[in-house]
Amino acid sequence: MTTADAVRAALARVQDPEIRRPITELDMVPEVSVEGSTARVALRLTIVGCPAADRIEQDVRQAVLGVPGISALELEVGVMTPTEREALVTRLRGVRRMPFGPGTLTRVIAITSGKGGVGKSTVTAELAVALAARGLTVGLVDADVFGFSIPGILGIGDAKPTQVGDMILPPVAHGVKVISIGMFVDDGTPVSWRGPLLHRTMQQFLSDVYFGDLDVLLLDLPPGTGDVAITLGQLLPNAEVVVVTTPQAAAAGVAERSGLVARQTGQTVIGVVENMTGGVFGSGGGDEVARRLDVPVLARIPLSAAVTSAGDAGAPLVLGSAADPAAAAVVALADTLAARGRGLAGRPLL
Ligand SMILES: Nc1ncnc2c1ncn2[C@@H]1O[C@H](COP(=O)(O)OP(=O)(O)OP(=O)(O)O)[C@@H](O)[C@H]1O
Repeated sequence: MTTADAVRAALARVQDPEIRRPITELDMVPEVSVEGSTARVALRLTIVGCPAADRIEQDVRQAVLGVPGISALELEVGVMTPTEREALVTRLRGVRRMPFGPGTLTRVIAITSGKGGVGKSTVTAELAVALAARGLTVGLVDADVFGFSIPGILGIGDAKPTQVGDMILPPVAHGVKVISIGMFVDDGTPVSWRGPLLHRTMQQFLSDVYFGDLDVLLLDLPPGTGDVAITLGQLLPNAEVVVVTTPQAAAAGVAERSGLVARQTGQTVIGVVENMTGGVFGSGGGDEVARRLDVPVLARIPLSAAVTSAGDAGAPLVLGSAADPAAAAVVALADTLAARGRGLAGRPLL
């Protein structure tokens, strides 16, 4: 390693105290050279009158003069051009911390199903409202890009998010902060986006939408094991996953697969919800999926005409008709999930 390399390595240990990243990664050090025992370093501060300037300068001096063979430092301090600053901001935005990724204090629960029409979105929306009614701060991401039905079920079908700068403020329905692709398409037609666009959209939903501090973030995934499930698996390996299925045994195989995909990404499948229990089309589906995934059945939500009318009216059943057996089952599910507490993610369940 040359002495100049050693100086660069020393500078890489100096952090910008505000941005909290090494100054070398922030393009703040455009030039380093060594002549004899004198180091020459150019330092570009992000803004004129940078409040951290003195501190950075001091840290740079200490780091450089600590390099063996260096006894003097010629430091040229300047300020980034607007173009350089813009490039830096863009780059920082790209690496902005995912607030709901590993290490988050928010419980992230993804709701998935093997196939469409099992009532996954309805269960997710009702569950979100039930959790909020318990006093929890709840966010809901409608990631079901092909059938974004959450806004309708929650009665905010026409709501549009407010944009402040590059921050998106989610509409609130019945105490739940909601964001949905449906809020970004005009004609309501199903979205036929492919992988990369979906990936970016999901990333944006999780980083640019300002949810604030949440106790629980629910995600309504599209049915099956497609791009969105895989993307969210990568972005949120810490998520817990609940698989919704109907009582029909025939649905068990596909429901199991969506649970297995989640597990492959490191997510923890915490249980199964059997929806539309008590109908004429069979029984045992929930138990079968739970057995295959080796997780408990967390709830059985009965088939109830009131569920459909509540969804159609945009008025959650758990608020309007709490005595309805389906509403009671959702409230019990909220209790069960809340009682499990945080910190199950990553831990194998017995
Ligand atoms: N427990 C229930 N009893 C009666 N009807 C129900 C029940 N759960 C859901 N439904 C109804 O079933 C239909 C499908 O529900 P929903 O849209 O939630 O399904 P989904 O699994 O999210 O479908 P997709 O993933 O295709 O959007 C809706 O009309 C909904 O009102």
